[in-house]
Amino acid sequence: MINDNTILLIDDDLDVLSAYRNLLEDDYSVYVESDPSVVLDKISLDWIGVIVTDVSMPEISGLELLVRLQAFDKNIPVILITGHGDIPMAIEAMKKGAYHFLEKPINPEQLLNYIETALDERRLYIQKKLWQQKELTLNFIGVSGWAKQHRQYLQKLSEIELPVFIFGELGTGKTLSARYLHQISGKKGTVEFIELFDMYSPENLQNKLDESVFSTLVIENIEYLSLPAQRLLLKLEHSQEKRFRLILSSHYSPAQLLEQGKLLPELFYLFSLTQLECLPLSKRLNDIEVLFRHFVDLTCSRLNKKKPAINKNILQNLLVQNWVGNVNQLMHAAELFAIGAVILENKVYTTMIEDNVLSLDSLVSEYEKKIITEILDRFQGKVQAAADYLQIPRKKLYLRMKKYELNKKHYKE
Ligand SMILES: Nc1ncnc2c1ncn2[C@@H]1O[C@H](COP(=O)(O)OP(=O)(O)OP(=O)(O)O)[C@@H](O)[C@H]1O
Repeated sequence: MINDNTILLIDDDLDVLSAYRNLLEDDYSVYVESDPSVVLDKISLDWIGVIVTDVSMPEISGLELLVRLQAFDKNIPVILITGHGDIPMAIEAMKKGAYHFLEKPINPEQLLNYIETALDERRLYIQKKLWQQKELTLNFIGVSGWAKQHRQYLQKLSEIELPVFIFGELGTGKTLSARYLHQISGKKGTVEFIELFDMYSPENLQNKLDESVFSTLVIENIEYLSLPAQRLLLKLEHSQEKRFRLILSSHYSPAQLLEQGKLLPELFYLFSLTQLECLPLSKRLNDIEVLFRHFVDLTCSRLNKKKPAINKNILQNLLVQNWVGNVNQLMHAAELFAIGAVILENKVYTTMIEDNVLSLDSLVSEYEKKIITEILDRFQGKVQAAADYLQIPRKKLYLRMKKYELNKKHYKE
C-alpha cells in the first residue's frame, strides 16, 4: 500500500515518469508506476493522495483506469494527461468523474495547482469520513451485520440530499438514525422533529414550516399526515426553494402504507431508493449484549457507580427475552441492572424493589404494561388505534389489557 500524502504517477513511458517525478518530488512524496493494472492493489479506501495518469497506454488506457478507480472509490482524485487537442477525450474523462485533465505538453504550474487542491479536498473528505465512522460507531451501537450495514448506509446517505424513509418496530432506533443522519451530514442548521399522533392537516404542516428554521425535517409516524398534507410536502420537495432535507419515519414500510392508502403513490416513489429498515432485536440477537453493556456503562458513569459484573447467565437470559419495546426496553432493563435492582440468581434476575422478588419476566411484563398504558393514554383509549401503533392485532391488545387489568374507559378524555 502507498503512504498517505503521496502523488501516484502512472505512465508506460519511464522517461516521462522520471520527468514528472523531478517536477513534483520537491513538494510531495511521489510514487511512480508503469503498470496501470496494479494500481488498485496499491491504494486503500482511506488513502489520501492524488493519481496522475497518462491516457494513452497500451494495455489499460487512462480512461479505463479511471472507470476502475471510480468503481472502487468515487472520490479518488484522478488527473488525466491527454494528447494535445484531444478535447472529446477530455470531455469524456470529465463525464466519467476525472478530477481534471491536462493537455500535453503539460503546464507544470497548472499541474501543481490541480494537485494541491485535489490533495486538500481528498484530505478533508477522508477526515470527514473517519469522523463520521467514529461518531456512528460510538453512538449507533451494534455488531450485527445489519448494524454495520445500517451505519454504512447512513454515512453514504449523509453525502447526498435525497429524502429518506426510515421504518421499523417500536424502539428500534429510527429517531436515533434520523438524528445521526443530520449530525454526520455536517449541515449547518438544526434538525426539527414532528412526531404525529393524530391526523395532521396541511394547515398544521404549513404553520409548523412557517414558524421554524431548520436544515433537516423529520416527520415521525407519517401515516398520520393527511393526504393533502402529503401533497404539500411533495410540492415543497419539488420546489426550487426547498431548504431542508426530509426524513420520514413510520412503524410501517412504505409498501404497507401505500397498500393501506396512507401514503401518496408519488411519495412512495420518491422514497423508493432511499428506504432504511431498522430491524427489531429479535432479528439481530448479536446486538443485545453490546447494547446492554453500553447502557449499563452509561448508567454507572452517570451515577458514579461501580459497574456490576455481567455474567454468562445474565447474557443468556437477555437473549431469550421478548423485547417488545426493542432497544428502549433493553435500555430500561440495563438501567435497572446498573442500579443493582436486578441481581442474577440461577438464571433468574431478582430484584429488591419494594421488597418483592421479581424475575426478569416480571420486569418485562412491567415494561409491557407501561408501554400499553402509555399508548392507550396517547390514543385516549382507542383500542384499534393503539393496536395499529403497536403493530399487534386488536385481539392481542385486548388480551394484554385483560392481563394487566387495563380498562380503556380510564383513558378517554
Ligand atoms: N443502536 C443503538 N445504539 C445506541 N442507542 C440506541 C440504538 N438504537 C436505539 N437506541 C436508543 O434506544 C432508544 C430508542 O430508540 P429510538 O427512539 O431511536 O427508536 P424509535 O424506533 O424511534 O422508537 P419509536 O418507534 O418508539 O419512535 C433511544 O434512547 C435511542 O437512543
